[in-house]
Amino acid sequence: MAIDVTEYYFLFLIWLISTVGMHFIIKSWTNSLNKQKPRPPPGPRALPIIGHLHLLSSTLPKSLETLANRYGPLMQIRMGDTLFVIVSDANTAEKVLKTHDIDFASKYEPGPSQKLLYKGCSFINAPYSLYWRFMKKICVTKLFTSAQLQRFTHVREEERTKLLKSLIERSEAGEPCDLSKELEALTSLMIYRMTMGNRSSSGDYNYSVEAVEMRGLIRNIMECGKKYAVIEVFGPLRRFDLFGNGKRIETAFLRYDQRLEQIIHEYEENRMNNIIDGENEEKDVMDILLETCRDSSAEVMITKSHIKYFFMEIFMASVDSTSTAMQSAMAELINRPEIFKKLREEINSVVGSNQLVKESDVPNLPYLQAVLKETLRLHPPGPMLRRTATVDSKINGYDIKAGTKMFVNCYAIMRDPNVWKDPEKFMPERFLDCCDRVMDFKGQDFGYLPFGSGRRACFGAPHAAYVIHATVAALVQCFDWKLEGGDKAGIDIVSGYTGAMAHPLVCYPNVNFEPFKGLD
Ligand code: HEM
Repeated sequence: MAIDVTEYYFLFLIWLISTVGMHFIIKSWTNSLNKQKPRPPPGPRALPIIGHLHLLSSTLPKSLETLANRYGPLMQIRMGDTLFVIVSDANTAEKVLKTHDIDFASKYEPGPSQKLLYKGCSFINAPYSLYWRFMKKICVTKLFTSAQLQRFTHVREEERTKLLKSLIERSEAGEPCDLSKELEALTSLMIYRMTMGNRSSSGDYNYSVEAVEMRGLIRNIMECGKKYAVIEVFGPLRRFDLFGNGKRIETAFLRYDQRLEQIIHEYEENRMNNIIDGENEEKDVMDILLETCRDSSAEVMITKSHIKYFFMEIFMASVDSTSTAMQSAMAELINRPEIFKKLREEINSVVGSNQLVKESDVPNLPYLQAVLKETLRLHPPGPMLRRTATVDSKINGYDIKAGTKMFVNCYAIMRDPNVWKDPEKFMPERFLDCCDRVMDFKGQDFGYLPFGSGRRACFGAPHAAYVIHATVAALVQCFDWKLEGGDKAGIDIVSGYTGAMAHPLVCYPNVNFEPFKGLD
């Protein structure tokens, strides 16, 4: 039977339409499959309620490093009801902190402060918002500029001198000292005087006592916060405040708030009395922030609550980190007499054996700088950088959803055997021989991140650098150190996600050089 040509056309048309139709159906089906199935980073199997908590030891950076060795440099871990993506190598850190910096420039509140007095006032945990940008601008252009840091050189020197004198007295009395506590008190005093020390005009003002009081108030909040955070990882329990830590932290905040209210009142009174009003006066951080608060033309209106919380956060960010860095450096130096000796020889050859080392000597002391860089590599006081993804993005081929909480594990990165030779060894020399890498405190080398990197990097690094170099140098120059009860100082870190040292550094100072003899 002959087929009509028109029938061929008809059959061809049906074939064409069905082929094109099928093509579109298959394409949209695969597209929808792809859309429905994002590729999350790998991670271990999670248990109900606790997630992966059973796989984590009390020192978070270490146990996340162990897990990353198995699951890779980008993995996901669930702590209680919260999912975290963990970054554990330099290449991936560069993608998060540099290539996609703006997409990860937000941070998250770790917890307790969410329900408290200063809700929405955080700077350190703020999202990448107008407020954060405004405050960051003030920090880098007014509060912590190099001119401002120079202006407070005498304050740091005075406090360092007081510490050295008290250690000389201990040496003469043959008494031990808890160097951890001494260094914490020193950093508190320095930061207190620089931020809110401009009230000496009130006569009965004693900043040493006040700094200790302020430290106590803030430490109390931190202690309550830690306990509260333990409960907090178990999402639903958060509401019940089972152990009363929520209430305790509220009281601690209230006490801090009352004290800050008094201090602000004193500043305002001083201003009204025209005691501190000259343009040439040494303005501290509080003076500048109160000025900003009064400025009705400011881009962002900051309130007293912002100011109060900002001070608390600056104390929290600066005191423990700076004192831990010095404590770790001293522990390593006491444990390694050959490095201690080499450092003292450098100081003596550059500064002379009859003058106290000063901040201005530090640029001429490369071995001292290498000792502190190596200390911060092995013992970073802030080992885990926090970030939040603000948009959906792809890192290493994995999908990261907007809102995901991230940790960059600098502890693991700075011990990565692919980047560091003999990573567990304390070898300051490695920083003298590495001419091809820029390993400073600015976070330009993603294998070396003690102060973080990108928009949210630490702007306190220059202040910290002044404090830690000159203080450690002076402690090495002026004293020999003998540990109480043992030859080796413990350098383990505490539980949690900070790099604070677990053991106090109790030791006997023995005077090697007395810089103040005949000066009093
Ligand atoms: C040895 C001492 C210090 C160390 C190791 C240290 C380390 C760090 C690290 C790792 C971060 C997170 C950076 C990031 O996420 O990329 C940070 C943030 C911060 N640090 Fe420091 N810090 C030190 C001292 C200081 C000091 C002295 C101050 C204040 C004067 C300070 C103020 C801050 C602030 C305000 C932030 C939050 C910045 C933001 O979120 O935008 N830090 N620090």
